[in-house]
Amino acid sequence: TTPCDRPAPPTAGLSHGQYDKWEIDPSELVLLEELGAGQFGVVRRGKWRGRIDTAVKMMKEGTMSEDDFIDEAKVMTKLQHQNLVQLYGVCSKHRPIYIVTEYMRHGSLFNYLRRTSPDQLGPAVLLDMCIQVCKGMAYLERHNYIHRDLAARNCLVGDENVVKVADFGLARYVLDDQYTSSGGTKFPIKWAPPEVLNYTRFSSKSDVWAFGVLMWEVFTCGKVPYGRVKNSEVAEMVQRGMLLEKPKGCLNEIYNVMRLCWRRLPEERPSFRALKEELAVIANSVL
Ligand SMILES: CN1CCN(C(=O)c2ccc(Nc3nc(-c4cccc(NC(=O)c5ccc(C(C)(C)C)cc5)c4)cn4ccnc34)cc2)CC1
Repeated sequence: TTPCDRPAPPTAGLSHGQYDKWEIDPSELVLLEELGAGQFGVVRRGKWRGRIDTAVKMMKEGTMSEDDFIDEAKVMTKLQHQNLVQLYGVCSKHRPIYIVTEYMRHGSLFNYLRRTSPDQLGPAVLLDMCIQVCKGMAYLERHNYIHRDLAARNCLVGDENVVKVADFGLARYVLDDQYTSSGGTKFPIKWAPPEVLNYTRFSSKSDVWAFGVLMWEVFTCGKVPYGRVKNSEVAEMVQRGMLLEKPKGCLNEIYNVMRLCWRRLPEERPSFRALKEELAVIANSVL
């Protein structure tokens, strides 16, 4: 039950007996146009209870460990922050299962950066986008929740350049070992620090490394890190201490923050909490 002093989470009121709070009744969901396809299959826009815009991931069979995910969904629905894409719930009484989240109208940050003209994305806007991602990640860090695949492709854009972090923690349930093992073709090598490349040791500090790469993606308006260099070569370069170059037109103060995120030792990287303060100082002073 929801204590009356706390605003009921969007998933509240679902307990009509046959449904748990994080379970969504598919009869209350109308599926609309396709938004794209990802690691798990098709994603469509949906209307929940006639009025709530949602994004519905329809999980292709065999792509994720469903029971483990459904267990975790309870925890994920409790993670609520203005810079996290809210998980409303799951439809798990049928196959494929649906993951239902809030809808973000402008799609992934990666595509938004590449398709929006540079004059609309001045340094102040770009820095604000990084600060929003940092706030969402600082919330996850406070809740000891590791993302494991933070990148511009896994952040989403709403109206007025609102940016939210999506799919936090979902990587743990992917069954495709091309994605899960660091030697696999789909493993996000270009966002991984040395301790993940060598020992797949994920932590909030490995998310911080990925955040540094996300900042580079933002300030290059959606360039691919290390260009067309193959994943195996990037792993080599990162091990040797080679770092991404300063994006054209990027302030030194901002590039220095990226460098802090790419410290070889995880304990030498700042927390998201510290990064949030650092970025706020830059936003207030130089921009
Ligand atoms: C003017 N433009 C026209 C084109 N356009 C769109 O078509 C467009 C508009 C809105 C979109 N919104 C969303 N799109 C998605 C979406 C769409 C396709 C694929 C995916 N992602 C996935 O399927 C996915 C992501 C990550 C992962 C792992 C576990 C590996 C981390 C696995 C699977 C998400 C999720 N959303 C959650 C909230 N809002 C959205 C997506 C696309 C953007 C606007």
